[in-house]
Amino acid sequence: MLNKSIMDGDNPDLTEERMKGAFDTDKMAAVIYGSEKFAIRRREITESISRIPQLADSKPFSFMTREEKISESCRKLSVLSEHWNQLIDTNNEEEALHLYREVLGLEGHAFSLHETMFIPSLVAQANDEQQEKWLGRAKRREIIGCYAQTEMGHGTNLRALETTATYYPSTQEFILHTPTETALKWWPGALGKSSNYAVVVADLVIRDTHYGAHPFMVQLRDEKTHNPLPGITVGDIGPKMAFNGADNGFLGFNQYKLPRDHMLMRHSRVEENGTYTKPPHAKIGYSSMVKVRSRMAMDQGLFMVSALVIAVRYSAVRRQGFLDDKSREVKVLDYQTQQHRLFPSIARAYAFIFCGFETIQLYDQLLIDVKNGDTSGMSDLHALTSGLKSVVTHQTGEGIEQARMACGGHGYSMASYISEIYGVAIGGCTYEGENMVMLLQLARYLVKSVELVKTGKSKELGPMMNYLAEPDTQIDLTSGPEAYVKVFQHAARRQVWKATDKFHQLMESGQSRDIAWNNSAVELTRASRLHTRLYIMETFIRRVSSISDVSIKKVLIDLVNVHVNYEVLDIGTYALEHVSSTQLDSIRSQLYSSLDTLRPNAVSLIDSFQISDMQLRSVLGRRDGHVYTNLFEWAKASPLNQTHVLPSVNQYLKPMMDKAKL
Ligand SMILES: CCCCCCC/C=C/C(=O)SCCNC(=O)CCNC(=O)[C@H](O)C(C)(C)COP(=O)(O)OP(=O)(O)OC[C@H]1O[C@@H](n2cnc3c(N)ncnc32)[C@H](O)[C@@H]1OP(=O)(O)O
Ligand SMILES: Cc1cc2nc3c(=O)[nH]c(=O)nc-3n(C[C@H](O)[C@H](O)[C@H](O)COP(=O)(O)OP(=O)(O)OC[C@H]3O[C@@H](n4cnc5c(N)ncnc54)[C@H](O)[C@@H]3O)c2cc1C
Repeated sequence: MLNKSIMDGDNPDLTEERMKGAFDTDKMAAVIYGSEKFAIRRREITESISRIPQLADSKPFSFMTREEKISESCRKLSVLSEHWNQLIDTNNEEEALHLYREVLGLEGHAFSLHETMFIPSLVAQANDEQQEKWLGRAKRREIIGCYAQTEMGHGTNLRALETTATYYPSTQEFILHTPTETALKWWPGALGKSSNYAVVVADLVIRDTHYGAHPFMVQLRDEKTHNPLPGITVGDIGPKMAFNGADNGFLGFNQYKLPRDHMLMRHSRVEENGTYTKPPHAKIGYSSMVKVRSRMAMDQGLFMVSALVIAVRYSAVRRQGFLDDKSREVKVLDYQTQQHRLFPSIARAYAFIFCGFETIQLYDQLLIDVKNGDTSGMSDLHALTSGLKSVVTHQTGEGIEQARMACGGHGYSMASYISEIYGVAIGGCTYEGENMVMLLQLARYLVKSVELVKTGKSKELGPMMNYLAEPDTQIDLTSGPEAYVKVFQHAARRQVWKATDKFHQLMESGQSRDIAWNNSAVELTRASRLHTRLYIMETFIRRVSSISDVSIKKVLIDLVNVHVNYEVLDIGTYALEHVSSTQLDSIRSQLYSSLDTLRPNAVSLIDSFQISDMQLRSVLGRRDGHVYTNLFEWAKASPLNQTHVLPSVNQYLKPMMDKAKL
């Protein structure tokens, strides 16, 4: 049996799909998750969790209030703490993240920021003595931490953060202070109620000189009572579009004293007498953001996959309308429009995950380089991850919304859980730098690259930038996926140069640099998107070419074909400057035939992600495919259905109707 999800008693329509799969889903999982070893570990962890009954949801998540969600995740975390060492290798970040996803889902929990930003900040920003003091405690979860940077009045513009950390040599202390309402920290995840420590980013002030944003290790709450310490105002910012299992918080300081050695001092230092040593790179303090951005292609790919698992399985079970055979309605997955709605997103999800592996490795390497004093890779990775987080979050949002619509009415029900996945995923368009702003960060790098080419310094171009110096060439679309890469290279190159020229011309016409930049910004963001999409396509093709297993490679080539045809058509207005409309017509035909080719493997392609029902939290997308029975059972569990007559009916509706009868 090639599809390892097949089980007796499942919906026969889904079993039929799984039987059609032409490749081994365990082998595909090994490709998706980077190694056979990790794919096996994932399954083992999932299996071990299923043997701990206290880790099961106490009731369907969609029927819980916010308070119940937070309490439920804390309950499960306390159960997990009893089993931690048996379940995972605690030093393995990927195993820990898998465990969290399985047990706690995606709506956030007390440790969300502890693992993703608090510990990484200590790893990257604390010096050896500070790590000695705090890192072990954090890793053992003796303390819970978060990352408090954004303020009510400023998130994007870090240079305008208002919270101050003023150093006094006489006491060898910093005084943390929130001078205005807008300076309140606002948004940090797990700050509101859970964390007792935070890495706080504040403007360092020494003898009236402002040195800008620096990270500080700050205790917020008493370790015994969990009450806020004197001088600290902290609480929850209220319900959000999604992520309501997380207590995003606010935080204010009233002349709060902090010992000198609580400034994280791996890269910049303040001596006892107040002498300041600047870091080897001005933006090295921003590394925690780069760390999260480097994970986002992977995380977003997995969000999109969750929605696609639901939509593809459901589409294989849902029958509506007729094609050839008028005796039985067809699976909606057989409609070309349905395939066009879902399959390009499957391709993007695979591509994002492959990119994610690359950027995670690049960050890990950068961390080693920086530790050894080499900061030269920082700009390249900042540019790459800024563009990538922006493109993947936007496209993931689009893909999830298509998946929801692909499930018709049931997609709109919380039973599908897709709206929750959507809400969580599109948070990524905003957090870790609003997408437009981050596209403009990449654009700065692209403009500088064109300037290098213009001044004859092409040899100094960073990775992935050589195409900017190359001339346009004839594109032979019959030569395979590489031809589509060429189309993207042509389109990205032209747009990057065009936007740069516009920026330069506006400056030459007398506009200041900032005004000229703003007046070129839409064109610049377009350049960044094209450049990033080129990177995604190249990475996808490169990864697939490296695969040796024949059956896996074959289906992934089918997926690449869907991807390249769809992507080129999607940038049709740019592509038309490099290929003819007749060529675009032929790409369109190839896209339709590639959808057709992929169709038999669609269910196996999404099953390969091996996302458990527990993690998926979707009634519609369950592995067994018994959609209608599961849906009815779920609706019956609604709190509204626990009585025949609601108190509000007796109190308001009945008296109103009775009155109308008089
Ligand atoms: C799975 C679910 C988990 C959910 C977790 C969600 C957790 C969310 C957490 C958060 O959101 S934390 C808060 C995140 N906040 C941000 O991302 C803020 C975004 N803003 C910025 O990063 C910066 O303000 C800015 C936009 C980069 C601008 O910074 P700044 O004003 O200091 O820069 P400039 O002086 O304009 O200089 C730009 C210059 O600096 C280079 N640069 C910027 N950042 C970096 C970096 N990280 N590494 C290397 N270089 C950097 C940039 O390339 C420019 O270079 P030049 O063009 O001048 O050479
Ligand atoms: C779910 C979630 C979790 C979060 N978790 C954390 C956390 O753990 N810790 C933390 O510190 N923060 C956190 N944040 C805050 C987040 O990092 C910020 O909201 C984000 O960086 C955007 O900043 P902003 O809110 O100031 O947006 P703004 O910058 O005010 O954006 C508003 C608009 O202005 C535009 N804009 C702003 N500046 C420019 C510019 N220079 N050029 C062009 N356009 C511009 C933007 O594109 C956007 O359209 C979280 C946010 C969310 C939604």
